[in-house]
Amino acid sequence: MASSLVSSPTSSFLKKVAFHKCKKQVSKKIVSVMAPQQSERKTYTTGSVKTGMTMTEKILARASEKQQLSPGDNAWINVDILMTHDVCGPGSIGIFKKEFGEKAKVWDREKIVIIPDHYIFTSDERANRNVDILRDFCGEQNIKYFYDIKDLSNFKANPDYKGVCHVALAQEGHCRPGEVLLGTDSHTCTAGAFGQFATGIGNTDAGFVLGTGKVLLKVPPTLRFVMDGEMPHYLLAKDLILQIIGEISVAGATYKSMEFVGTTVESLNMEERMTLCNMVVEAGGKNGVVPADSTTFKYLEDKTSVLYEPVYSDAQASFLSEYRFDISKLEPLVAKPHSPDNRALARECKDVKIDRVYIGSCTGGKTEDFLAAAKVFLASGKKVKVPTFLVPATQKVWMDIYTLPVPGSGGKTCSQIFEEAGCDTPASPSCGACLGGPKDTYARMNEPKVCVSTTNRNFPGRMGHKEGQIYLASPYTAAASALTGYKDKSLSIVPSTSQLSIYKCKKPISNNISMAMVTRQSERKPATTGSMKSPMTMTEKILANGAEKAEVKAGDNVWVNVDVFMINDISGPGSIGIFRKEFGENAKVWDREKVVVIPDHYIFTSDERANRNVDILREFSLDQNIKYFYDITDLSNFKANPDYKGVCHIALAQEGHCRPGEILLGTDSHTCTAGAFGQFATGIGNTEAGFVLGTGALLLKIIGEISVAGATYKSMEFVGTTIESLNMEERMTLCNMVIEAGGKNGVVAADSTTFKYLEDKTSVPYEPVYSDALASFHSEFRFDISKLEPLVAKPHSPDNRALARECKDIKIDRVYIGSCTGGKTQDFLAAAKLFLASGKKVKVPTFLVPATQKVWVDIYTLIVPGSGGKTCSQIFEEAGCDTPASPSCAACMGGPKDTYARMNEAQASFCT
Ligand SMILES: CC(C)[C@H](C(=O)O)[C@@H](O)C(=O)O
Repeated sequence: MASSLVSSPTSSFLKKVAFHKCKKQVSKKIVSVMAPQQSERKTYTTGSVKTGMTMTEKILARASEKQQLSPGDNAWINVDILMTHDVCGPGSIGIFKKEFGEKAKVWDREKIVIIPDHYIFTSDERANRNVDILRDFCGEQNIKYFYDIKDLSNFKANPDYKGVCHVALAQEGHCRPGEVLLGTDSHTCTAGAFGQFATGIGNTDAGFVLGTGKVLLKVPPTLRFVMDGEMPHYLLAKDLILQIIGEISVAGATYKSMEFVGTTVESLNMEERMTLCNMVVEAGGKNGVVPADSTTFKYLEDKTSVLYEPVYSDAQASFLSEYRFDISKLEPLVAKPHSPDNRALARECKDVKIDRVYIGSCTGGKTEDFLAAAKVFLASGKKVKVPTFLVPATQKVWMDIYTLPVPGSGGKTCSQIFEEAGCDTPASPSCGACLGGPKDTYARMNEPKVCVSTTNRNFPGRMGHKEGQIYLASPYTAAASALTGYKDKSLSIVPSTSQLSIYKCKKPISNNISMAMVTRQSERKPATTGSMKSPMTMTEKILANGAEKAEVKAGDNVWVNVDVFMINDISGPGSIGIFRKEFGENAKVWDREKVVVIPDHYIFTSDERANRNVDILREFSLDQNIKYFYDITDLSNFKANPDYKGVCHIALAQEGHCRPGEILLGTDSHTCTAGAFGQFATGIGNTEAGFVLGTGALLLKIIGEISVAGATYKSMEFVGTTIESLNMEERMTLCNMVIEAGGKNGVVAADSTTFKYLEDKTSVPYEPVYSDALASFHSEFRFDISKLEPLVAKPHSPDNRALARECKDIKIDRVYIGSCTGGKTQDFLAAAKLFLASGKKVKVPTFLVPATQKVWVDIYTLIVPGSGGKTCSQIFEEAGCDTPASPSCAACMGGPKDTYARMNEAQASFCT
């Protein structure tokens, strides 16, 4: 029977069932421009075929003379180009001399590029001295590419001088597809625009590279950003990267490669691709990369005679995550003070009073950036209302500003248009005030001003004054901001959009960047330690207590004492086997009162191996005199088994084994469910389980930043008024699925709801712990739940999120309500309320599998509120659902062939 659950039935289902109706008008999309994140791709199977690799993996494999490299591998990489500048060059040279000797020669004088660019047009003696050190070194080493500056009073008198290193590297042909380019600057990632591996390194590494041409690198996993759709004429690459950073946060890509693909990316010119890659470091990215194509080859034509060989990601390459964007829906963005991920729509900032505009830097001081700004000024015909500083990145950009005619201007150059608009005269090319610089740096923010800037960072003090406020924006937005009319002496960042045709949005656009995700806070800095004990998160505190230590910090490995240890029929026999092998056939478990044995997975089946597993648990529990063994002996009638519970995670809670502040481990990944009680709860493997059975202790790495998928090896702490309003079972649902994001554990602070739930369930004294106010969190995500709509995760991944109503055309064959996630009493009450409100019959087989005996009993006895005394079971019967089954994990994970409600045919099912 194939019917469409969410189609016409469901639209009407949403309309007619008042109970389920969304109160407010909500945005049409989950994320207006972010298409659903694709599921993590599974690693391509190795075998006789070579494993698929991403571009980054391939470039590094080739540079390390290896056939194959995977994320996490460490490899010695042969470097094609090493770049250094006036800020880090002297330090790197110092290390090179110290390690290789005063007279040592660099590994290859033609592969080192030295570019003074940061603190150039200043009378600061130490800054000038740095350039002298570079000069001495280049002379001594006969470095082929040294872009020197001698006469600081007139940059034009220095034919060798270029300006901002990242732009100069490209213009001088040092960026080539497939190569490895390293630089002592975090924005070295810019060169990824050329389809190469480019990243910033520290002075110590650079000193080593100077001597050897090699570096030891860990291969990063790759995040893939697919950007499709025609780019609206008011957008620039800066908006794309601000969107991405806003979405994934400043830590979102830590030690990851960011690969940019899609039709939008293909349509970008080289400078725009450079903008995209330039800011990957602002998301923590190791490198950014755009596949080389005809645009790349054309750009390179007159720039290099070095042969290069582009590489591309294999079709079977494994990406950590894939993000898809429909760029046609994007609006101009800014990053508000004081973090590059503090994303907002430009027009949301219309009441921000600004004092100045800055167009420059490796991010926004390229020829295309000035052309973009000039187009806005030209279209407006007006004058800027605030000082507008223009700092070309390089001499070439400066020259372009003075010579290239701006399209549609009747032959005017940028410089003419800027003059007519009342901007400051373009300054000498350098990094300028992007990073503050010495006091006399042109356009440095020496007072606390508010600046709209095309640069890359907006941390406090970045452009000079620590109270300055920097709004990062595209050259369009920056120029438009400069023109915006004063209103009560205030200046809005974005002009009334009708003012500038270039800036006008063609289509109606959604109001929100993200519907439910209102902001994503920047990574919090670790609180300073001192004589004080370090502030800790809940998880850290629980583990510190468990390890009998005053404090622990992320990354520490500590032995923790386990409070409760749970095994079930799937992994219990394996764990028992290991325990016996390691501790001896006659060994006793460390504490018979702390081990909880719960058969729950494959119970109501005639499968012999499944039944045998339960027998093993029974023999073991008897032999060890395990206090909490929830046995099932009569498989034909679960009610005849008073000890039997059902799904372990729910049983653990119902039987009072979940207690605030404790450490609960289990041989099941959903053991994290118990985090709902404000405890540390996580799943472990059989080997560790065997060890825990024998010792009650486990070596754990304190949750820290270990990269990989969304929350891999991270603790997920849930707080906020919405969470406080949830009952215990709902909190359990929340914690239950942290493992689906790769989380190590989930945790909800214990409160009166927790204590009340526990009242009649345990007499064990427990001591809740809470995160310190100053605890350091890896990231903080904020949600306005009032804006959320019902969601589903479509096949075949729990992160394949969609609005339920977006699936209205999906034909479904069945519905399944059950499991440790959605088979609790509250889950059945919720379903019953819906059936009750509708009064209709189900259109597809609807299977109900209570998690435990207690849930089963609740279904048959608890009165559904507002039903005039009906139980869930009555309502389910009236709605035509299947009779509630025996409690167990059942078909949640398939199970033996005869498992109730197992999907034995290819069907589409909605499951809880
Ligand atoms: C000076 C240099 C080390 C620094 C960097 O690496 O990023 C600078 O270029 C910056 O933009 O902050």
